[in-house]
Amino acid sequence: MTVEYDLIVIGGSPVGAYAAVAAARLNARVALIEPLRLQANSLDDGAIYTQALAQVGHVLQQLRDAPLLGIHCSTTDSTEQQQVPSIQLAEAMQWAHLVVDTCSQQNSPAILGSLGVDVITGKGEFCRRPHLGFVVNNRRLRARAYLIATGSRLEIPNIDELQTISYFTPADIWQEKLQADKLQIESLENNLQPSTRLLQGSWLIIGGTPMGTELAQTLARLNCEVTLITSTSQILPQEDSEASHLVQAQLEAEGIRVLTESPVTQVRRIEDKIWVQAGNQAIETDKILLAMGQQPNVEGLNLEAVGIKYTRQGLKLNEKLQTTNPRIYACGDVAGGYPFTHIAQYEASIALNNALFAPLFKVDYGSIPWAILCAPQLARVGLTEAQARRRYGKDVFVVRQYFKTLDKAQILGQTTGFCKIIGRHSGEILGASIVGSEASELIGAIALAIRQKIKIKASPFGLTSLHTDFPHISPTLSEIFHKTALEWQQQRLRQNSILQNVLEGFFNLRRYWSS
Ligand SMILES: Cc1cc2nc3c(=O)[nH]c(=O)nc-3n(C[C@H](O)[C@H](O)[C@H](O)COP(=O)(O)OP(=O)(O)OC[C@H]3O[C@@H](n4cnc5c(N)ncnc54)[C@H](O)[C@@H]3O)c2cc1C
Ligand SMILES: NC(=O)c1ccc[n+]([C@@H]2O[C@H](COP(=O)([O-])OP(=O)(O)OC[C@H]3O[C@@H](n4cnc5c(N)ncnc54)[C@H](O)[C@@H]3O)[C@@H](O)[C@H]2O)c1
Repeated sequence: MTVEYDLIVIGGSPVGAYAAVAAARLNARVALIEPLRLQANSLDDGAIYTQALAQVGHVLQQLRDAPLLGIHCSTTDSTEQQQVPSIQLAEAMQWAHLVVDTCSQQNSPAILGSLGVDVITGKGEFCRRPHLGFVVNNRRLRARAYLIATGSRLEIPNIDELQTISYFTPADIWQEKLQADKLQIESLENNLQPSTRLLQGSWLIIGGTPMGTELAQTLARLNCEVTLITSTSQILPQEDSEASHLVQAQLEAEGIRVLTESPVTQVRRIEDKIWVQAGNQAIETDKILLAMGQQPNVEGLNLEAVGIKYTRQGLKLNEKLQTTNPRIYACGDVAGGYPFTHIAQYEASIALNNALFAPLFKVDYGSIPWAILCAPQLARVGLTEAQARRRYGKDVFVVRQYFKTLDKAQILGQTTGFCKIIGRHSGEILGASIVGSEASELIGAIALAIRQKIKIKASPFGLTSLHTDFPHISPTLSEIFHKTALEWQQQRLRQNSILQNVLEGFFNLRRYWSS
């Protein structure tokens, strides 16, 4: 019996659209199902909004730092006081809208349709009888394979009286209507724009997640008073502790109060303020942003009927990204893994090839980098030092170099940070953490080295085949690799007394014969 489609993709985010287009380009027949109207300028495109507004904060910070370089804004009055850069959030939002609009054009239904994707707007569910299918808008669609890409949403934590107050989440913080509701702007006599209100008063962010950390810095740079709270002993608990402590120090240097090991157990509205019990401290705030863990969007899909198992963290998948029903695959945040767009896209590619051809391809996260896009950025690939030591014991080396040793970092005035590479004594690279300017761009080089199994290895005279004899343009930030490899070479030499003696003897001899 024939089926209409080779693949049905459920969920029309940029990742779902990416999978659908990739399938259509291979001449597969593909449908993309999304409950919301796929449109340009969707505020749901949280990632681009958040980064666009982070860029506004970044430029504002550069303006504040400009006098260090001898750049001063001209003053308009005779008092010659230094002008403080200000922010018009409504205008900044307009600019962010424009960015999102342009970025999301490529996923418009018209473009997807022209590429051969059947875009279906509606919310549907799986059916088992008489055959496996997906019912949407009273139509029963059938495909050889299905890809679930329905994403995740914030898991509302169990905090006493949380439901009695209004709070923000990373996905809705910039939505103006919601802001107006949440800030209780009900009277017309209140002539402040919601956007302006958003930047007034204090913010308390619960959750040291990548999103919580990035938004803490953006809000602080947009002149808000910010407290970031986490129940763990460090923010970004999955990251190398040295790296996340450096990020924390930077946030604190910018005026953000960071409270670790302070689980929030209770919130309460008292008059126009919110009181929060965090650990043994009571804190007063105007607004709360919840930035904790996510839960998968699985409701209403009738997954149980088609044998798909899931937990509160996500769908149960094998390495080929098959759910417990082998014809149904999944990718992205619904799987509960690392919540990043490029990882979702990587998973979409693997799932797609398995679904369209044969289930042969497996995911390998060992060489996939990711980054927390605060300033300085924190980027990682592979294992942290702690993970490597747990797995390989003493067969682990660690080398690091600091951004302050780079001419380029000095020129940019961005000297905070380091590059830390973790490997085995055989020279195999296990992972790296980079904190610093453009870390998200730099990490790609190490990810490629891990993917291509390129080792940091030494010749008998201590010359590393990777990086020390591979010149980088100067001055650039990528010189950090050259310097880290030199550090590794030095470390090896210091540990090898035989080689040190041989070298000393060699040079003694050469000096003797030269005289
Ligand atoms: C505010 C914010 C900022 C972020 N910033 C970054 C960043 O800078 N870099 C980065 O890499 N990642 C970032 N992320 C994470 C990134 O957005 C996600 O990892 C990525 O979007 C995952 O894609 P997805 O398709 O799995 O899920 P989503 O993007 O959540 O998309 C799921 C889609 O499925 C649809 N859907 C839901 N239920 C159903 C259903 N029953 N049937 C059909 N369709 C359904 C939804 O409408 C949506 O279109 C950010 C996330 C947020 C919220
Ligand atoms: N760098 C990262 O954080 C990172 C990187 C890659 C993947 N992930 C993935 O992201 C997902 C989410 O993981 P997570 O650890 O960020 O989510 P989580 O819910 O476990 O924790 C989120 C943060 O919120 C804090 N928190 C939770 N409840 C709190 C409370 N009541 N009071 C104060 N703080 C509270 C935690 O201490 C933590 O800092 C996981 O699947 C994880 O594998 C995270």
